Amino acid sequence: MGITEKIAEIEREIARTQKNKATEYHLGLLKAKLARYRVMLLEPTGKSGPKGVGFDVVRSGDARVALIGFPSVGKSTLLSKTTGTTSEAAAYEFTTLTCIPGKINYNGAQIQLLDLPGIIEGAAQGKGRGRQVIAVAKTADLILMMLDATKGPRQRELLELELEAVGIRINTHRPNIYFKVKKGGGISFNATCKLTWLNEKMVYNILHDYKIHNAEVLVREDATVDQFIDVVLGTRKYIRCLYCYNKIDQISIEEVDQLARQDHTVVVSCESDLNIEYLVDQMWHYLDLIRVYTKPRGQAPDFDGGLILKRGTTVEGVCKAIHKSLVDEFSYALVWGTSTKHSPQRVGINHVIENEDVVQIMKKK
Ligand SMILES: Nc1nc2c(ncn2[C@@H]2O[C@H](COP(=O)(O)OP(=O)(O)OP(=O)(O)O)[C@@H](O)[C@H]2O)c(=O)[nH]1
Ligand SMILES: [K+]
Ligand SMILES: [Mg+2]
Repeated sequence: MGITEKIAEIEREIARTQKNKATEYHLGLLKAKLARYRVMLLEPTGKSGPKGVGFDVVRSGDARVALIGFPSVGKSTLLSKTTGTTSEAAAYEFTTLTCIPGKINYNGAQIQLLDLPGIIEGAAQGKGRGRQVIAVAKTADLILMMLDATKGPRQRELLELELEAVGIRINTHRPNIYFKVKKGGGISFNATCKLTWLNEKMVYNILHDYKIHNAEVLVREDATVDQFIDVVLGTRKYIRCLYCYNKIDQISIEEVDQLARQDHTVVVSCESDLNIEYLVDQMWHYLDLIRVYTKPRGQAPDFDGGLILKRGTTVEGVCKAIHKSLVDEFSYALVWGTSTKHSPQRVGINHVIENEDVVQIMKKK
């Protein structure tokens, strides 16, 4: 039996198994097996997997956004509209066959927007160019899921399932579970809160299925079985996702209003040029970037330039953004701005900086 059939079989078994106290451990095991097979499917061990010609686009700019959607929803039309690059758009499906990068300049940042082929149901199993498209999506800082406003909610559900199946977790955080494989000592299981779904036996069963017999597990939130499996696999990608409904020129105002009220959602019409600026603005917000100004010793801060960095970046990240070798030469930094109590404040390399901070790096003598 091939892996795809095994996956299908487990999915069928999960679907027909009633969820109750008596079956919860069995279901937990099935989920662990399913996750394991899916990983095998995505990372073929041989060299026979799809090569992905035209998909290895060099990363450039301050952040990367991947356009994911079914064929002919308007992905290429959006790329041509928002970047200086033209990507062929047409009324037939699969017009785009490779990854086409464009560049958006916004708020002084350069955002790399990637146009991709449309994906179809079963993409995670390798249908169409699904695997290559998904591999690119995993490298993105933000997924822009493009949807056709004239079609129903099913398209969005299907795409979410495809992303889920390949280990992408959208608009959620990494579960707060400490997990470490050990050389000996068996499995130690502890929790800092009341647990609804996990317990020692469940965790032991799942780890056993993964042939892990020595590990430390500390659960710090009321996590589900699926979340625990995510942590054990350790390869999940947590990426933010913005839903973009295109072609609103084709539906009524009432329908537009309803779509626009959904979470993480922007409605646009690429062809009629409706709401495109707002979409770019939302992309910027979802990327969660900050600007930091550097100040050379004895000079004014560089308010015209500055660095674009991810929120949560430390002084170490600032050093790396300036020059690789600066981390080794680092002595301390002076910081002016909202991340410090007084300005300037002397900080170490692990200090987390904030938007609009001014940073002066002092090298070792
Ligand atoms: N009515 C309407 N049509 C649009 C809009 N945006 C794009 N289209 C049309 O939708 C069709 C598909 O557009 P593409 O940009 O090629 O779509 P795609 O998602 O890149 O398609 P593939 O590359 O084949 O996956 C084209 O005929 C576009 O002219 C829009 O806002 N409104
Ligand atoms: K098309
Ligand atoms: Mg296209």
